[in-house]
Amino acid sequence: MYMRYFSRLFSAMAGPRPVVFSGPSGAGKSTLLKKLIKEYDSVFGFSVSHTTRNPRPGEENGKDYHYVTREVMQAGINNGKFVEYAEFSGNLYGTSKAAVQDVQAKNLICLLDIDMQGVRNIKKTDLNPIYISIQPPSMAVLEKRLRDRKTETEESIQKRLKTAKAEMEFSKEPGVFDAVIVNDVLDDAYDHLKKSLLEEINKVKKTSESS
Ligand SMILES: Nc1ncnc2c1ncn2[C@@H]1O[C@H](COP(=O)(O)OP(=O)(O)OP(=O)(O)O)[C@@H](O)[C@H]1O
Ligand SMILES: Nc1nc2c(ncn2[C@@H]2O[C@H](COP(=O)(O)O)[C@@H](O)[C@H]2O)c(=O)[nH]1
Repeated sequence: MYMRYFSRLFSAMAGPRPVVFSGPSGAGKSTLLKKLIKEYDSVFGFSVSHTTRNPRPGEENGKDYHYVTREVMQAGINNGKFVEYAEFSGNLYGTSKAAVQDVQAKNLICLLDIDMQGVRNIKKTDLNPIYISIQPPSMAVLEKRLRDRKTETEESIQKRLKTAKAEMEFSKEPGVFDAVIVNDVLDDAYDHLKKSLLEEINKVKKTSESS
């Protein structure tokens, strides 16, 4: 009982509650998350994950992801460096403890972009985030967005669409997500997102004003 009390106290001291974004690949998680950081750069910080996938054109090492080999990633996993990790579409992805701590040390709300396996695993930790599911309006729209993004091979698109069905079902499980946002019209989805996080945004703003 005392252990649980102290670990909760410690996570409260570590800074504001993180926010987990999850949902099918192509639903618009990064798009919404980047808008949030752009509008509130003194409130939110991004948890930079590690991945074994190759960078896409325009992506930057250390900003979008830490791009590593499977050997390096596996060694980090074995050494307990990750809060969570998962295999997704043939590659490893993971949130390092350092990635979360870097953001929390700045007293910012830490934003995590993770798949449904990551959500299940984060739920076993003391992180205590707010869980937001970003969903596409339909499978057809999702497929179009993935194709139009022009970042995936046909094989990768097929793998992502197959996983998307499970991610869409997962969002309907009671009690998993604090908010489920359908990203149809971007501005509407963004407004919904901001409303869902308003209380936390105001808390951080108040803290930074008084310090
Ligand atoms: N509301 C929207 N309307 C139209 N296009 C959108 C909308 N939201 C995002 N997009 C576009 O859809 C594509 C997928 O969005 P994004 O990359 O943000 O998805 P994601 O969920 O982060 O995907 P992944 O999990 O693969 O990283 C992008 O090209 C983006 O510009
Ligand atoms: N469990 C984790 N999932 C992650 C992490 N970082 C990203 N992701 C998820 O992977 C897919 C694919 O991402 P992409 O950039 O290759 O399109 C997407 O659903 C992300 O949410 C992580 O650290 N852990």
